[in-house]
Amino acid sequence: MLGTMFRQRMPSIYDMHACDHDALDITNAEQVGEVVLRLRPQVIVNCAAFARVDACETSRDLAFLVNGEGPGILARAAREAGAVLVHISTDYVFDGCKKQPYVEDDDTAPLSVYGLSKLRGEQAIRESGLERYFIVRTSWLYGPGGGNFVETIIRLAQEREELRIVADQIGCPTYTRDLVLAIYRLLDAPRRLDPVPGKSPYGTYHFSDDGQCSWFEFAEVIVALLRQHGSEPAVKRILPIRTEDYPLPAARPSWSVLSKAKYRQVTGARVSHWRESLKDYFEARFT
Ligand SMILES: NC(=O)C1=CN([C@@H]2O[C@H](COP(=O)(O)OP(=O)(O)OC[C@H]3O[C@@H](n4cnc5c(N)ncnc54)[C@H](OP(=O)(O)O)[C@@H]3O)[C@@H](O)[C@H]2O)C=CC1
Ligand SMILES: Cc1cn([C@H]2C[C@H](O)[C@@H](COP(=O)(O)OP(=O)(O)O[C@H]3O[C@@H](C)C(=O)[C@@H](O)[C@H]3O)O2)c(=O)[nH]c1=O
Repeated sequence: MLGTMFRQRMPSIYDMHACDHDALDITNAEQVGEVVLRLRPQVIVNCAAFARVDACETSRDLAFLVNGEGPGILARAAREAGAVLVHISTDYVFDGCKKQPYVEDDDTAPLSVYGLSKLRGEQAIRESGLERYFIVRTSWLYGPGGGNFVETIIRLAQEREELRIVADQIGCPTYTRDLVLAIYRLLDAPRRLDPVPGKSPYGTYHFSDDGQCSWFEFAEVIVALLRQHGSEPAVKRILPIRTEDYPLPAARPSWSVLSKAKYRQVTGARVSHWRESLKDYFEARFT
């Protein structure tokens, strides 16, 4: 999903080479070395992951290989090539107990194999000896080109009269368009900040859209927008439920809003509210 948006939105000042899974397996060090040698990139953006949260519980080894080891392989290749690495991580590295926006230095405590494997990936990058990296933790992504909660709700609203959605998990949705733009702004930051002693812009950042909501509120707004765009979905009721009433293999944090203070400070950029961005997504999707 995120890779699709990079193809669509990365500014044309970048001469971009997109590699899909067939062209580049991030767990294959030899292949990664060959591709990096051939393309000689200045920046490597890793959108690859095993991101099916529940499937990670049963395919643990694959999760740790792709999400845990792959980023380390890319980081070592980036170090050898003198490239910057951008890596995407997740709010699911937190346990959700804080109930205040999480900052980059907060203690991590993943509740799921997915969250733990993504944390291992972050650690592999930090331990690789690569200095110029951005690890960008984000949350609740949606956009074109892949499965996500917005598309699931659009489908279910057309199939069912009643939706039951958890109302006790709070986070923040993020349109992939906004994340791509945020990454572009972070990549631009070194040009402005590098000469300031002791102010390296590289490191870990949090980025999501602004505001917060539960999955239930998110679903309500999705269905309202669906109606505004002329659809007459089958759904008549959306019921708020508790997490224990919707049992899944992987535990999710009950609170995972990310603080954007560091991102705002370094880039000076405004962050769109999730409601605004969701409207933009519907405009783009239905027109
Ligand atoms: N989706 C979300 O809500 C969130 C996602 N993230 C992170 O954002 C990033 C992008 O997520 P998203 O776009 O949703 O993920 P998707 O699942 O949509 O895409 C992941 C891509 O990675 C590919 N892939 C899997 N294994 C490998 C491998 N070994 N080598 C190369 N490619 C591989 C997949 O290919 P194939 O299908 O062929 O296996 C797929 O194309 C991930 O790092 C994810 O952890 C963070 C927060 C929220
Ligand atoms: C479809 C559906 C989901 N839910 C709940 C289940 C879950 O608690 C919550 C979210 O559902 P999903 O399983 O679609 O979302 P999930 O896969 O947990 O989404 C996560 O993906 C990974 C990749 C991330 O990194 C996270 O930031 C986050 O976006 O909504 C309902 O309550 N009712 C429903 O009908």
